[in-house]
Amino acid sequence: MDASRSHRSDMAPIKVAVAGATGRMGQEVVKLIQREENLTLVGATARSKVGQDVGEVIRIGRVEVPLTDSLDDVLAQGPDVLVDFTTPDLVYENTEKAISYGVRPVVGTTGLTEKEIQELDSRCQEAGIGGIIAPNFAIGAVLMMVFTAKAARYMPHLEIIEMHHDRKLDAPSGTALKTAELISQERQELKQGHPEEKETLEGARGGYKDGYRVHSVRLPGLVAHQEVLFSDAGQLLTIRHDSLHRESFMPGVKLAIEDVMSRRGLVYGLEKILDL
Ligand SMILES: NC(=O)C1=CN([C@@H]2O[C@H](COP(=O)(O)OP(=O)(O)OC[C@H]3O[C@@H](n4cnc5c(N)ncnc54)[C@H](OP(=O)(O)O)[C@@H]3O)[C@@H](O)[C@H]2O)C=CC1
Ligand SMILES: O=C(O)C1=N[C@H](C(=O)O)C[C@H](O)C1
Repeated sequence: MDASRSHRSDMAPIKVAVAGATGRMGQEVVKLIQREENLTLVGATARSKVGQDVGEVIRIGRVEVPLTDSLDDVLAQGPDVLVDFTTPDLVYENTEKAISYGVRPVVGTTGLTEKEIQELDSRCQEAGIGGIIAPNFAIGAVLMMVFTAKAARYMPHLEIIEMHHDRKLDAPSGTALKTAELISQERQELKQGHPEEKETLEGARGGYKDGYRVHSVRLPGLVAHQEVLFSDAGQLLTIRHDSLHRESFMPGVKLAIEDVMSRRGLVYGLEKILDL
């Protein structure tokens, strides 16, 4: 990363708002903001929580979080950055709204289409602010994707297998889609498998992308895992990443919050702000 882009420690703390603060990821982000001296929490949204009404102050870890279901109320408080970990059907509207308030979006929520990402980039450019959408903030996962793209150049026969917890709403994962995008930039389209192959159980061969297959596994107890299998005559290469805890995403979230403070326009993927 360009050092001149990073937020200096002698500057005022970055004011951060969190959309989806009661969620699995939102709670980790609140804890991150609490432990980092250069970040301060100015507001948080959620839908509701059993036994805790929206509009009240709730406790996440050691932090008291004033919670509302109105993103406008939070954005009107003038945060520098909105971190969004909500749901695929909310994320576009939330991000668009943040930009309209001049608040820099840091988006982890998956489900945005290529067209929506382009539109949000134009909106950031017009507003003269920075933003980032990253389908995976774990540095190890970003390396896994970048290494995968490199390997695909030399070993184009591959399949992606992503594995997540069973509360996940979208399949395939945002990480698998981003991996596929990076692979497609490096690998010529190639038909894999037998041309007369037939599925006798629908879905058995997974989803189809540029000639290869993407498989999604959902099981309780998993967090976020992906392996990419490559093969060539007589050899198999496996590139795998495991997030064992959601803390794994936090160094990347912090980096993104600091990065958007001095960027103009929106980037898609944490690899764009890492010096790889
Ligand atoms: N980029 C990355 O590195 C990562 C991305 N993700 C992605 O982040 C997203 C969130 O994941 P996760 O934290 O597991 O999800 P959760 O379901 O645990 O959290 C979702 C949050 O959104 C809130 N929410 C849901 N519906 C509404 C609504 N209608 N209005 C306002 N708030 C709402 C929930 O509030 P309430 O509690 O009140 O229901 C909750 O705070 C997913 O898209 C996931 O794929 C996940 C991990 C890493
Ligand atoms: O829902 C999740 O949990 C995750 N979502 C992201 C994705 O769809 O790739 C990132 C990570 O895999 C965890």
